[in-house]
Amino acid sequence: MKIEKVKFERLKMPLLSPFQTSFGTETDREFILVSVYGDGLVGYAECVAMDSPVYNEETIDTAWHVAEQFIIPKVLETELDSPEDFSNIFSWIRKNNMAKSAVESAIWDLYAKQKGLTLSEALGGEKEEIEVGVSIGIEPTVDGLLKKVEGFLAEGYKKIKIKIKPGVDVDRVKAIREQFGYDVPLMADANSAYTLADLETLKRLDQYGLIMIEQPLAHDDIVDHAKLQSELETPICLDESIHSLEDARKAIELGSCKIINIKIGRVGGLTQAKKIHDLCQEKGIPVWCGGMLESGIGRAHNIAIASLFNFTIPGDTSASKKYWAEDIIEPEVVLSKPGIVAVPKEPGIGYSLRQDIVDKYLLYSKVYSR
Ligand SMILES: O=C(O)CCC(=O)C1=CC=C[C@@H](O)[C@@H]1C(=O)O
Ligand SMILES: [Mg+2]
Repeated sequence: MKIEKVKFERLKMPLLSPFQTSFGTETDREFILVSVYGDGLVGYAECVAMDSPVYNEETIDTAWHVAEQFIIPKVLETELDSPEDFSNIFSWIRKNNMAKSAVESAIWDLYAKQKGLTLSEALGGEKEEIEVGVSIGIEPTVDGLLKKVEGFLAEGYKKIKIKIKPGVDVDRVKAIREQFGYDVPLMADANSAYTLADLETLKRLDQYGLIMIEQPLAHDDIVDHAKLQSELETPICLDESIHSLEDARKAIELGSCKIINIKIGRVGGLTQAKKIHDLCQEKGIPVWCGGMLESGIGRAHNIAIASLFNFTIPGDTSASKKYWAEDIIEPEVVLSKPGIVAVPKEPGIGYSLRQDIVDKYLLYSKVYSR
């Protein structure tokens, strides 16, 4: 594969409503739209780094810098046999996974298009449709949260994820169970807001039949999570702690989690995401595809990876309209049936880019060529 040109476009899109987690509130999403050109085709991906290093060590600026200085020049001068080559070539770059993932995923899209495959097929996906869930940020009031849950259940979403933090946890889960019962697949994401000192609070969550508690403890921990998992009935799911295949192997061996949330950007791209998926399948650990408030481009990649066999839990892959008044893809991501998103049948990510809408939210761009 010869990459003739790479384009980075920095966009800023307003979220339809603020999204609050234990580490802050997002009112808009800045991200890098990556386009890679070869043989008259274009591959697209999205860099999901945030504008401050609150989720991981990266930011949009660090990702752009690492890609510009160390990734793009090499990609433009190298003949790749396949997208899998990318991981080997750039394994020397420590962390900076979202920078690596943004270029690698775009190369995967280009590769699939050049082969006339859907991205799902190129990755070994098996599903023609995926069950999807929805992630709800921390709402100011319990009533506001219950109204949102009611609306998403009415749309048929197959998993409800709520954000929790100390003081905004048990009451929220209890209220949802009291109003909607115990059949609703409900989970809580703490984004590392707790420590082992909060054990009693976390144990109180055990009585509400959550399908998992996501990332309760430190973002870089697997030891204390193993101690916590031995105290809880509820499965722990790791998100921020899992940056690589090795992290996943160690967390599974230690018993730090019973479920893993795979995010393509967090683990360095689609090749690594697939390897973690395969390891988890071998070890009997179910996985699901997390979200990073992506535009339709990132969302399209999430749909493709979630079509792999062991993505058995609905991911945070909601329809475009949950976040965007208008998305930068055509068609937008929609629910083909209640709680279901169809895996596109067109080559690559299967969605077209709406350059007119990209231009509307464009802050600046740069083209890199041979
Ligand atoms: O993209 C989505 O729909 C889910 C977004 C979401 O829950 C998250 C995005 C980014 C960081 C966190 O806030 C949280 C997560 O940890 O999954
Ligand atoms: Mg999470």
